[in-house]
Amino acid sequence: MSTTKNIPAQKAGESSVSSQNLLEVENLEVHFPIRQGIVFQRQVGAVRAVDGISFGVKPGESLGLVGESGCGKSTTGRAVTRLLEPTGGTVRFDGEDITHKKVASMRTARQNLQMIFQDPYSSLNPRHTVGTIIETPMKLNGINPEGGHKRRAQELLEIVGLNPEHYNRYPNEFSGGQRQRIGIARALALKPKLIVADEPVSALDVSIQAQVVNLLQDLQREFGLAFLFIAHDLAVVRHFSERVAVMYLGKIVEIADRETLYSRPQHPYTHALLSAVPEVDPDGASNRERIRLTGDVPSPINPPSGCRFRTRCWKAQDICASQEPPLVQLIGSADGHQAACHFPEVKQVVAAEVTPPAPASAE
Ligand SMILES: Nc1ncnc2c1ncn2[C@@H]1O[C@H](COP(=O)(O)OP(=O)(O)OP(=O)(O)O)[C@@H](O)[C@H]1O
Repeated sequence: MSTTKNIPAQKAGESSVSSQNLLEVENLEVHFPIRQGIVFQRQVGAVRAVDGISFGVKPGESLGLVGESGCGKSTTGRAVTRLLEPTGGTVRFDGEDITHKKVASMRTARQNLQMIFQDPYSSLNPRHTVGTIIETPMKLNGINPEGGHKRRAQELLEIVGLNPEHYNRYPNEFSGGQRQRIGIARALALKPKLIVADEPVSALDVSIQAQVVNLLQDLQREFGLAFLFIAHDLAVVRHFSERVAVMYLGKIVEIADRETLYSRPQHPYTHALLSAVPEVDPDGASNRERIRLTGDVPSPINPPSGCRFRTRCWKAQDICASQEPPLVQLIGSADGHQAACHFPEVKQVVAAEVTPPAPASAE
């Protein structure tokens, strides 16, 4: 029997969306049309990359968005920052509905909502100096800092742990970690309130990842920045984000504060993901049963009926194929802990201790 609380008026993710949020996303959809035909380019289907998700991010908070490759994390990040046009739903930032705003008419939101990209090699223009890269957003947005653009760019280089003397150098003169710092300096140039960080460390060497995560954490504390932190690595998200949302095939299947999610996950998919996180146990013993998911993630063009995870779920029953489980708070669960499952997990798992990355100096 399903243990979901009977909250009829509650929409998916509703309790995560409140008026105190800096970013509010409701029923967001991004469908990429599939066209056929040389002349008429008829639409014959759609990739339902993001298919009705809701969440909120409060000022100064970091919300982690995790899930396997292809589940729609990057598309969510791009739709939120308006690099992509949403197909449905709403995106509100700082009280303003920016869902379908033209870039030119959302200057304030653009300044306050910045993005850091995964690939520090392709996200910086190789023909521009570091100084130009950092100054350009300020100039485009008519920001004239005290002391001039150059001084501010050099200050920003220092803030992200780079040598201000490197102002005239080109991206190819920097390592991956240093380039990611340049991308972070560029994002900070407009003094944003929220940064969407799309896999900001996954392209970096493991030894460098901790340095960049620590830098982002310092910046979050110092400037009160909010983050939507997209990653497939649950250990990194646990270290960085106070709340975590788990995505599967275009849907959020579970959302909770990090302690709850990592110690008492309710969705079988979250369980499976967590079971793959290596434990650091003083005895060297593993308390966690490894769950191996079988089969591939189904196609987002034609997702399974009902619960999308049912084709890989060891608990699936008939109802899972006929009824989509709503994302709701379950009986006895912590406030704000929501899961979309007809047969949620109840047992507590021994949470993996993830050692915080050691403080490290810039490369
Ligand atoms: N422009 C596009 N046109 C068609 N399909 C797309 C487009 N961009 C993304 N997709 C598809 O949408 C789905 C979600 O992709 P997305 O990149 O958001 O996933 P992700 O969770 O960020 O994965 P990854 O970590 O591998 O980047 C995938 O099936 C992807 O192939």
